[in-house]
Amino acid sequence: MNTGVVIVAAGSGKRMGAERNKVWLPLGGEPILAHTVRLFANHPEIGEVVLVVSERDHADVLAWLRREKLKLTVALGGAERQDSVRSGLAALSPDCSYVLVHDAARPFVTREQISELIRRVQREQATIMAVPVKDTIKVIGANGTVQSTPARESLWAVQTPQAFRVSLLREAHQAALGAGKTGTDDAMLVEWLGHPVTVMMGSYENIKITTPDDLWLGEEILRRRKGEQR
Ligand SMILES: Nc1ccn([C@@H]2O[C@H](COP(=O)(O)OP(=O)(O)OP(=O)(O)O)[C@@H](O)[C@H]2O)c(=O)n1
Ligand SMILES: C[C@](O)(CO)[C@H](O)COP(=O)(O)O
Repeated sequence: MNTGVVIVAAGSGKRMGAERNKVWLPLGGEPILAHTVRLFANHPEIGEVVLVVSERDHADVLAWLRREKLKLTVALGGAERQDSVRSGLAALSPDCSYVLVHDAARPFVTREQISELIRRVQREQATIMAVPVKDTIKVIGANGTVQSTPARESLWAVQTPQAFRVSLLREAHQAALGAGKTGTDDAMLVEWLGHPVTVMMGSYENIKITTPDDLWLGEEILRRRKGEQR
């Protein structure tokens, strides 16, 4: 039973304020993309890697993969993250039964978490990583005032990778496309089918590098991990 990963890297990175897609920004001296791709490409339980990139980055990514001697499938992304994932799913080989969908902008997921997620998805069909929120969350209205305060006990911040049976995720993407609906993660699309999605404890270190402050936090995580390996 082959398990693949779709790594989405076709975003713009506008919240980072950088000229170029943020996945090229250096983290510990190499591009963010390098950390994320290597983790999955070297994982013994991942049978195939599909990297989804923008047209703008396509040539640079191919050149970078050649330099790194990495052989993986490259697909072209779309305007929304959901379009990029759909393109990645289409590029998976027919013998791929399970897929992990992962943001290139999350370089700190661990090998062990990937293994645990693969074990769980084979039982549960749709499993995501998440952590309980630490802050009190409020719903703020358009006029800038507080509308409500949801009970914190039931609020979790969702991460990637998110793991699915391939046929289920393809069905969810087709249904969302047909209905003209856009979700901010893949689990939402599966939830819309009425299919249960289970949750595995993630980690607070599995940050998405989104704004400049995430970059220095990322450097700190990397430095500490390197220190632990010594
Ligand atoms: N059309 C898109 C939009 C996003 N992504 C990917 O989805 C992940 C999560 O998105 P986000 O952090 O929002 O990345 P960006 O779109 O790059 O950032 P921003 O929202 O600041 O523009 C990233 O790895 C990004 O490359 C993608 O492949 N295709
Ligand atoms: C999928 C995700 O990383 C889960 O937290 C997140 O929803 C991606 O959102 P973005 O707006 O594309 O960064």
